[in-house]
Amino acid sequence: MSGNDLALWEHCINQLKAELTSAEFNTWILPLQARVDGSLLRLLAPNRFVLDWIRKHYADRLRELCTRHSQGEVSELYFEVGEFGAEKGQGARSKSSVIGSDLADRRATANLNADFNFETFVEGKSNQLARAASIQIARNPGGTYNPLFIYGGVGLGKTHLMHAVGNGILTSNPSARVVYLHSERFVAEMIKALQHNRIEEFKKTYRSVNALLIDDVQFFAGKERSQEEFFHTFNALLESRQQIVLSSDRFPKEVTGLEERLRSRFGWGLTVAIDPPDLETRVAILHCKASQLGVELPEDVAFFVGRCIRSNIRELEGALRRLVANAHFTGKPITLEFAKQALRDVLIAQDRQVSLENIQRTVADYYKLRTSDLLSTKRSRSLARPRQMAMALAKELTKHSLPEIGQAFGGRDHTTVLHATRKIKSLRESDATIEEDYRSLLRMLTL
Ligand SMILES: Nc1ncnc2c1ncn2[C@@H]1O[C@H](COP(=O)(O)OP(=O)(O)OP(=O)(O)O)[C@@H](O)[C@H]1O
Repeated sequence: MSGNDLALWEHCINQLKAELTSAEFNTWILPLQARVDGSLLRLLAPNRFVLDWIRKHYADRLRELCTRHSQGEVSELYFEVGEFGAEKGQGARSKSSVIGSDLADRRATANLNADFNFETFVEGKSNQLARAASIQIARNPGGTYNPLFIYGGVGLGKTHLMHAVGNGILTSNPSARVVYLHSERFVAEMIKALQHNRIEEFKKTYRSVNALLIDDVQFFAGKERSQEEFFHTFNALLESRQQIVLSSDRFPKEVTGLEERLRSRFGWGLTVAIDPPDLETRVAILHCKASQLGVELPEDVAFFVGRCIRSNIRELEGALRRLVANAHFTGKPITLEFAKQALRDVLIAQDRQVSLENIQRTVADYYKLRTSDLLSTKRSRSLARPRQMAMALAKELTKHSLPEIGQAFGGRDHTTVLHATRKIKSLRESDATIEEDYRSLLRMLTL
């Protein structure tokens, strides 16, 4: 199944979950396995009874959802009794256990949150590679990218993506053994196993999974016994071509307090960064989260909130929840004025974070210049580009107007600032170095 196929089935499941009672959903929809073959959605039911019921009651709705979501590409359904895992010889589950189990149970066992899937993950420049790699892995676990190492600042979607990988693997192969775990929990479980003389069982458990997803591996720092155990688990899984996905707040080589052999292994597969999202992505995420909350967010409010909260999606979400709760409480509509009022303390805190002086200093340091050079009237290219970069960042990261920014950059005109932001925007698309510089600076200023 490709990432799109996964997304298609996830979409159908999520939609039906909203439409059916949980008993109906758990009984009829969850036991199904799906796969897309060309324009055909193949659905496997665990037995004839479920199959007949699905055909009679849900086939039309499923076809409709598929057709709409795939924009007509997948428009036919095919039903049969069976199990994909069994076909591939992977999941030797008996039929009775198939009937008794469902995807929700499997997700719970794997510690996966069903809401963190690829459908609810908004794509942007800042997460494009990480998302693409994750989709690839969900489609082909244990394949080329092993381990996948996702790194990035706090609240930028690492955990969401890891869950999406786990959910994706389970959706296409419900018999896969997937485990998501925070590294601290791995440590705690190992200690408990040691205390209760069950370390052999612990080893066996983790070394027999098909996908192990460990979040925030920087917390392994300084915990030598856990690192040792994890090292062996890691090797065993890699040798048997099972998938490992790791996350951290920094690049593998920069995770301090880890043994060198572990650090270097973390970088063996594919390492991908998630950067702070740009304004457009923040706005798209806000719309996505708002629709999950059943709220329509006016465009000007989405842009306003997106401009205010720049570096952390968890905070962006928090602000949105607060807005929605406030509106609910007071019975008022969510207008721009309302949002300004409701979020005023968040704004004050954010304003304090990135000042124009801070941007100027950071950009000057980055390009090894003096701040006074950025503010001077000198127009050499070696100064003009960093100056434009600083202005563009000032526009992105502060709420100052164009004239105010111009003023702060040696009394320049607002059209100069406008030109700078446009220039940097187009250069970011055509020049990889500028894009890299911009992202690095954004990270430095917002983390
Ligand atoms: N691209 C995205 N689209 C939609 N939601 C997102 C996206 N990125 C992050 N989020 C949301 O932001 C919140 C925080 O994300 P997440 O917990 O995955 O961050 P994290 O990088 O793991 O943070 P931490 O370093 O604190 O563990 C979650 O609710 C997640 O759904």
